[in-house]
Amino acid sequence: MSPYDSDPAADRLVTAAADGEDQAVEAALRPKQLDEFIGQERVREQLSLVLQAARRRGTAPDHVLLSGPPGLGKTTLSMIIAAELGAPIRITSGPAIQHAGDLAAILSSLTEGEVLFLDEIHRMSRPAEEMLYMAMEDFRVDVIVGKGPGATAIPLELPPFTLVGATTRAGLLPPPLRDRFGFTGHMEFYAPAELQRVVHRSAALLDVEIDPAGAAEIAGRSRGTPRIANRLLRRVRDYAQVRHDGQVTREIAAQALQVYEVDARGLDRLDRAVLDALLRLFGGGPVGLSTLAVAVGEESETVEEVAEPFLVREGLLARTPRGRIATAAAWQHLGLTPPVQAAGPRTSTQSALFPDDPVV
Ligand SMILES: Nc1ncnc2c1ncn2[C@@H]1O[C@H](COP(=O)(O)OP(=O)(O)OP(=O)(O)O)[C@@H](O)[C@H]1O
Ligand SMILES: [Mg+2]
Repeated sequence: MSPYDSDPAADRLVTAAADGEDQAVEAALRPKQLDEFIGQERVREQLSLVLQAARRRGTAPDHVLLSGPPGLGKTTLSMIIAAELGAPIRITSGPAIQHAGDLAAILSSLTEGEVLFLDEIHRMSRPAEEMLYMAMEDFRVDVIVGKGPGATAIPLELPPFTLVGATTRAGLLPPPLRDRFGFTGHMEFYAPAELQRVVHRSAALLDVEIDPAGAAEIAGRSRGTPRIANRLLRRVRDYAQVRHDGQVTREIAAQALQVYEVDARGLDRLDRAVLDALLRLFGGGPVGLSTLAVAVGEESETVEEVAEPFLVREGLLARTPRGRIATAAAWQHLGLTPPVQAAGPRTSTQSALFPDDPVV
């Protein structure tokens, strides 16, 4: 199981997965053109060339694969691709296509130049995947009619179309499928300044008055992810409207997100509980995952898949063969002083690096 497939703590304010409210409002906040799309400079430039060239030649562009963590703009970009090409878009997803026949039905109804958006493409069934190879390469599928020795393959010509695949797990795609994409865009986490622009743009669309410092405060807590930035903005808006006059400043944003337990670095209650236990109960580690999980009253999987990825990404926690250890940044972030042994010549990190020595 991956944190992207099913998030055991999906009600968290800082999860990157979309919840019902996100889905309802996201359509309104999505940039509609490439120029409006903030950040991801490299992907944007590369994609812009692919699209412009195709438009000039008057042909459908190569198939496009967009890969990256949830909430960074893959669905948004796929819609932009269709809009920039002036082409209609058909939207489906890997889990929705369980039989090759499901895919054949979709492919055979495409019109010339149409964009087919296949979300979570890594979750398609194997037979559908094999049909897709042929469709992508030759714009043709073989529809199998009947079963057993009497089965016959009826070839079906398809109009040229552009497949846009999106995946949070590019590594899970079989190489033959990956190879059939002419262009792969790797989406990366956003820099704080880029997220600040996202917050500003969304605030304008939602009619929220916000100053630059307020937008920066929200951006800094959004874990590099526009979806989280937009969600935090909505919670800050609530707070500003109920407790104040609706205007968002740095102070109001910080107060609001303190109420929702999202700290200055984007850690929430669970993240902080894990760090807190690691530091206070185990002196910064090393400590085994299951012990750490019991200490915070959570399942090991929750700690490992929900809390740890971000803590590791932020350089607050490290996974070592001997267990979890806290970094110096973790002590600093929680405002704690490392114990004397840990701060001295033999740190907990060194203990982890010299596994033959007894643990202190
Ligand atoms: N570059 C951007 N500029 C402005 N807003 C953005 C940008 N990228 C994403 N967003 C906003 O973030 C939200 C989430 O984006 P999107 O749904 O495209 O993410 P995703 O990568 O498809 O996520 P998932 O993997 O969960 O499907 C959307 O509401 C969109 O408006
Ligand atoms: Mg999406």
